[in-house]
Amino acid sequence: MFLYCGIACRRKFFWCYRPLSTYVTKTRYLFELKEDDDACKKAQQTGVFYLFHGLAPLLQTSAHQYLAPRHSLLELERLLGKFGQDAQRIEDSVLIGCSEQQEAWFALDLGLDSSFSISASLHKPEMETELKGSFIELRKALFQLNARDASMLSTAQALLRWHDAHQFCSRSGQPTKKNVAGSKRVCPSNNIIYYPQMAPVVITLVSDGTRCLLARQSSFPKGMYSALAGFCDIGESVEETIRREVAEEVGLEVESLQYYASQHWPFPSGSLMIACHATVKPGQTEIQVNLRELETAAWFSHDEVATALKRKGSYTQQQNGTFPFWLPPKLAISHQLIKEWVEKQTCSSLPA
Ligand SMILES: NC(=O)C1=CN([C@@H]2O[C@H](COP(=O)(O)OP(=O)(O)OC[C@H]3O[C@@H](n4cnc5c(N)ncnc54)[C@H](OP(=O)(O)O)[C@@H]3O)[C@@H](O)[C@H]2O)C=CC1
Ligand SMILES: [Mg+2]
Repeated sequence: MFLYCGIACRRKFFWCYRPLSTYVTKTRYLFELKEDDDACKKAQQTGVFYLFHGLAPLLQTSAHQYLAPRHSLLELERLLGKFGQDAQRIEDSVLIGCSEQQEAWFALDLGLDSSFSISASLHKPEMETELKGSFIELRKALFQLNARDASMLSTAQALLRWHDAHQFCSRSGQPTKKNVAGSKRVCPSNNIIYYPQMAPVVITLVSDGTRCLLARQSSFPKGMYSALAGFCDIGESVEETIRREVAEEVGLEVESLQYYASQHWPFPSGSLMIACHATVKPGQTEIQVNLRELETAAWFSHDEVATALKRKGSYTQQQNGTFPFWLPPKLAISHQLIKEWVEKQTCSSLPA
């Protein structure tokens, strides 16, 4: 793409003569839409909308997958008109991204309370029939979405939830007003700006050199184990959270740790999962499970984990009454973290 920095030429720190890559152009465009309400309103004219109802995304079934349908502004206005709603409701929508061709993507929840509508919640079954889809809880649908839709709908849900929960200023009690993109809310009485928040969570795969430690919470599906996870406490670094969580949950001391990757996670209400590998001190591998946090935890060998990675999620009880040992699905960062550990172990065991 041979665009120059024209879109942001008013900002002198962006000025340059080098052609911008498609990625940089797209990023600068999104930045502009967040900063400039008029530009964002204009982008709605040519943009597309993903619909939600009570934070459940509108989905259509295709083969064994869910697809997230998109609607133009015109289609959305027609739909709202059909259900006796004011088109002003579109002002509740939030910007969630854009294509490389600068088609802006928005999300709108038709089931949450709105200042633009007397009866906020549009009738769900009628709307599903009209839209030829169903509003399905993200928790149920996430693993049957392609990676792009999963990521976009997770972002959209977290942002819509945040706006729904921050309608009022916590200082003045007055209603807050969102900017068009939904990247912030402002209290008109004192100009306090509220920005969307997410909770940092560490997810740690502890190893003793040959085995890795996996755990279960009682709320997990039967048979599923995962790496240790925990919310960062205020004032903590990622390293401190990892050390504390491992000590709290399984009674072990971390000797070293290594950052792996991160992932936005929509549950419980928008978290930033920070995934790391950790090792424990040699000879100090005796697990003491904190039963207030975990149902159980255990060391697993490379072969056990490698076999479980190939197994698809299954709740089917075996004849002996137990459930097969399986791991979180591919989309979850815990799966990728465990997979990387298996691959590293495999490489290190190969003859030189
Ligand atoms: N993407 C992935 O691969 C994985 C993601 N996860 C996610 O990580 C999250 C954290 O793991 P988990 O082991 O439950 O965490 P913790 O070990 O920190 O325990 C959860 C408890 O911490 C308390 N808590 C502290 N701060 C928060 C906060 N900001 N939001 C909610 N609860 C808080 C709550 O206690 P109380 O209810 O008593 O107040 C909650 O029940 C999970 O919610 C899960 O969605 C977990 C594993 C894999
Ligand atoms: Mg935990």
